[in-house]
Amino acid sequence: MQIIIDGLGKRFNREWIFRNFTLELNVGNSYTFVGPNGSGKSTLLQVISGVMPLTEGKITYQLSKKALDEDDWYRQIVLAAPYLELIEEFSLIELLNFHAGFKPFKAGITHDEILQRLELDSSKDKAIKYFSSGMKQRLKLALAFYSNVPVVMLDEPTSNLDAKWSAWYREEVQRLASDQLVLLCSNVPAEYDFCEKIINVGDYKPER
Ligand SMILES: Nc1ncnc2c1ncn2[C@@H]1O[C@H](COP(=O)(O)OP(=O)(O)OP(=O)(O)O)[C@@H](O)[C@H]1O
Repeated sequence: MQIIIDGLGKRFNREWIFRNFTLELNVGNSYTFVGPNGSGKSTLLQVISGVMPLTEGKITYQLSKKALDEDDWYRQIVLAAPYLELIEEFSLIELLNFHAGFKPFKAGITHDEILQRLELDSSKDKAIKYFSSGMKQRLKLALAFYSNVPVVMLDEPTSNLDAKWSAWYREEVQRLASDQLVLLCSNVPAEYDFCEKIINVGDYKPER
C-alpha cells in the first residue's frame, strides 16, 4: 500500500490551511502529523482519508503498484477520530457485527476476544449511547487496531483515556503489523514517540 500526495492544498473560504504538501507514505512505516492547535493536522488527515475534499493537488492510492479507485480505497482504511461518531443506537456486540460486515477483523481475533481485550464483556448488550467517553474511545481504537486493513489512521488517539488505557494504546499501536501503514495526528509525544516519521503541518501554512 502506498499513498502518493502531490502538491496538496486545502482552503476554507479565503484561508489556506496548508499548501504544496508533497509526501509519499509507504506500508510498513508510521507517520505522525504534529503542529500547534489549529495548524491543520486533522484537516490533512481527513483529506488524505477521503472524508474531506481537497482544494488542489493530487492524492494517489496504490495497492501493489496499481491505483485504487475511491470505493476500493475506502475499504483499505480505518480512521478513529474524536469527530467521527459511532452508531449510538447499536449495542456493542451489534456494532462489532456491523463493522465486521464491511471490514473483517484480523485472523484469529473473534468478537469475544475483542470484548475481553477491551474489558467490556459485561457491556456487550449495552447501547453505545450509554458508554462513557473513555469506553467509546477504547472501542474506536479497537476497531482500528483489529480490523484487517492496510491503513490505520488515528487522530488524538488517547483523548479521554486514563493511564491504564493510554498504556494499552501504546502497546497495541506499536504491535501493528509490519504490513500496515500507520498515520497519526497528535501533540502528545507519548502518543507518537515510537514513530519513524514526524511531519510538522505548520511548515505548510502559506505566508499571508
Ligand atoms: N469545516 C471548516 N470550515 C472552516 N474552517 C475550518 C473547518 N474545519 C477546520 N477549519 C479550520 O482549519 C484550521 C485547522 O483546523 P484543524 O482542526 O485541522 O487543526 P488541528 O491542527 O487538528 O488542531 P487541534 O490541535 O486543535 O486539534 C483551523 O483554523 C480551523 O478553524
